[in-house]
Amino acid sequence: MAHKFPALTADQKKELSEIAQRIVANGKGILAADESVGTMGNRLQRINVENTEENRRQFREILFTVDNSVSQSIGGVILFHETLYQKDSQGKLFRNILKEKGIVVGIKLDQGTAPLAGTNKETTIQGLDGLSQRCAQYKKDGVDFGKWRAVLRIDNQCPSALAIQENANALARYASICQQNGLVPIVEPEVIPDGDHDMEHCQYVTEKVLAAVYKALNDHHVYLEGTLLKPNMVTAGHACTKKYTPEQVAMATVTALHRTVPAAVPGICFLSGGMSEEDATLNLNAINLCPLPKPWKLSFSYGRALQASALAAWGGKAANKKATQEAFMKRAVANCQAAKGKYTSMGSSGAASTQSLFTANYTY
Ligand SMILES: O=P(O)(O)OC[C@@]1(O)O[C@H](CO)[C@@H](O)[C@@H]1O
Repeated sequence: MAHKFPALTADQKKELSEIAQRIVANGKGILAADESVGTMGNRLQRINVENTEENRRQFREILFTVDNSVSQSIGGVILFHETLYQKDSQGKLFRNILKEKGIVVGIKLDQGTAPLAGTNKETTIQGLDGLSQRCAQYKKDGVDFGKWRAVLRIDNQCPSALAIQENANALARYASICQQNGLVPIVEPEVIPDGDHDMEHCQYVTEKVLAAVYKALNDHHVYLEGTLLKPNMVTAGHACTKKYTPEQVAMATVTALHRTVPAAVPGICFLSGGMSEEDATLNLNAINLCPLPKPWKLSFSYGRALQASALAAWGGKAANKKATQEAFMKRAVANCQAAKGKYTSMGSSGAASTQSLFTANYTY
């Protein structure tokens, strides 16, 4: 069939693929600092800090004003709407601080889950209405990529065919709208780790979900070279009694990706999904060492696994700025090494880094 109605011009495609490649160049990954107000509240509660706009701003100021060398490890930062318009204590917009470091600014675009009636507590994601206008405004405000997280659960009759189709279609529609507005879409279909299923079952489900997502992206004429994928790693459910090594996780993960994700996709940036900081780094390292074909950059887009030690070091006190920045930088550098398959565990890297960050039945 002739390609009569191209979705994007050659210039638009060039811009999108350049943005995507910049984010994942040379082992770089993404800091997911896009926690909504509620999710940030959960993070702050763990360190007994009140969830106020000023406390959220202060923590993020500490992260974003870290030494410029962070840009060797972090290619992009995802912000929440509130943070995009916040400033540091000298009155400088966070987004300008990031851009001056050469970091690409992104924004969370989904607006949370809504129930799919008649299913076993499954959900779809809201935020498509008015999305094009929001994207256009964000582009004017210096944003170059977006993020949309869909949630799939493994349980009795889950994920259902309906949940897989509906979320794949919403992700594809979002991706198309982003690209029309010059934003690289990060496509995030997260199979969450709640449950006692084994790793093999997670692999089966992850393959089904990713296959549906790439079919939908193709149906919606999404330009894959101008996208990034943010998937879960293939792991056992959190309550599974069987334990797997990073090499086993890596083999299952790369096998699932190899079967479902086209080579045209420039980068796959994993979410950390409640793994400890150290596990997230060790698994990413093993993934990059996995002896299977890997046509994409395999990197990170971690929220909890980049910020847990930093949050613990901060504890809500400005005086802890240096320790907070050191903790953050340590994880950023470790994950950059892992994205090149060159990480060697630092052993005693602090209690916070080996602590599980999983919360059961967590609503984001
Ligand atoms: O799983 P992680 O690495 O902590 O976070 C992954 C993530 O997609 O989920 C969070 C909740 O939506 C977001 O803040 C973040 O971008």
